[in-house]
Amino acid sequence: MTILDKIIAFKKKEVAKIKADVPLQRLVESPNFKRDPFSLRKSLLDPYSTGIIAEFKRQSPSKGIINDTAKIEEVTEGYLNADVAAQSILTDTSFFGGTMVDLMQARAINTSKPILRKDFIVDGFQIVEAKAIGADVILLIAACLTKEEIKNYGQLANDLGMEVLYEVHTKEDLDKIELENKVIGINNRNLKTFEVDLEHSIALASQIPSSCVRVSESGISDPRIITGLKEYDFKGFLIGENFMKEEDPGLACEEFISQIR
Ligand SMILES: O=P(O)(O)OC[C@@H](O)[C@@H](O)c1c[nH]c2ccccc12
Repeated sequence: MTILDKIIAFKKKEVAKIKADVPLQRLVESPNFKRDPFSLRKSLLDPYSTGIIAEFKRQSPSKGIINDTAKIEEVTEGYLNADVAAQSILTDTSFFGGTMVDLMQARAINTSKPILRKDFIVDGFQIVEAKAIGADVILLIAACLTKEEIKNYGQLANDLGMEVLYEVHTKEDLDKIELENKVIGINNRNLKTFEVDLEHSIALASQIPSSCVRVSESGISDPRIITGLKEYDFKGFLIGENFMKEEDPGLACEEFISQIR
C-alpha cells in the first residue's frame, strides 16, 4: 500500500464522518458561498503575472515538519506583497498539518488573488465545502480518481463558479482527463515514491494541448528552474517547501520573485 492509498482510504472515512455531521445547507448559507471566485486561469495568463502559486504547508509525509511556527495571516500578507499569482493552502490535517480554518483566515485577508484548496478530493461534499470556506480553485488528483469522478467533480466545481487544477504525474493520468482548455498541474513529485524529477515533467508537458494552461508543481527551489520551465510554456509554478522552510516564508517568496522578473 502506497502512502497515497493510505491517505485516500483515510480521507474517505474522514469525509463520511463530516458529511454525517454537517448538513449541506449549512455550507450553502456561509457568506463565502455568495462571493464570485477569482480565476486562476486569468491570473496565470495575465502578461504581468509572476506565475508563482505560493503554498502554505506546515508538514508533509515526505519531509516531516517543515514549519510549525509560521502564522497563516503573516504568510498570506507576505505572499501577497511578493505579488504571487495565487495562493495554495493545504487543508488536510492528518498528513499535512493544515486546516480549513487556515484557508478561511487567509481568505479574510486575501481579497485579490485566487486561493487553491489543496486537499485530496474524494467526494463532491468537499467541493461544496471548498466554496464555503472561501476557496476559488480545487485540486483534482488524477491518480486517485476515476475518469468519471474527474469529469463529475470538475463539472460540480465549475457549476459552483470555481476552477480546477487537474494534477497529473503520468501519461495514464493525462488520459483520464478531457484536456481541452483545462489548467493542468504536472506534479514533479511522484506521490507514490516521493521522487522529484523535473525532466519527467518536461517530457510529459509535450502531451498537453496548447489550449491548456500548464503549471509545474513541487521541488522548485531555484529561480533558474522557472526560466527553463517557461521555455516549455509553463505559466504557473507551485512552490511550497522552498518558502515554508524559512522563518519568514513571505520574505523568501519576495526574494525569489525579485530574481525571476
Ligand atoms: O513543497 P514543494 O516541493 O514546493 O511542493 C508544493 C506542492 O506542489 C506539493 O505540496 C503538492 C503537489 N501536489 C500535492 C497534492 C497533495 C499535497 C501536496 C501536494
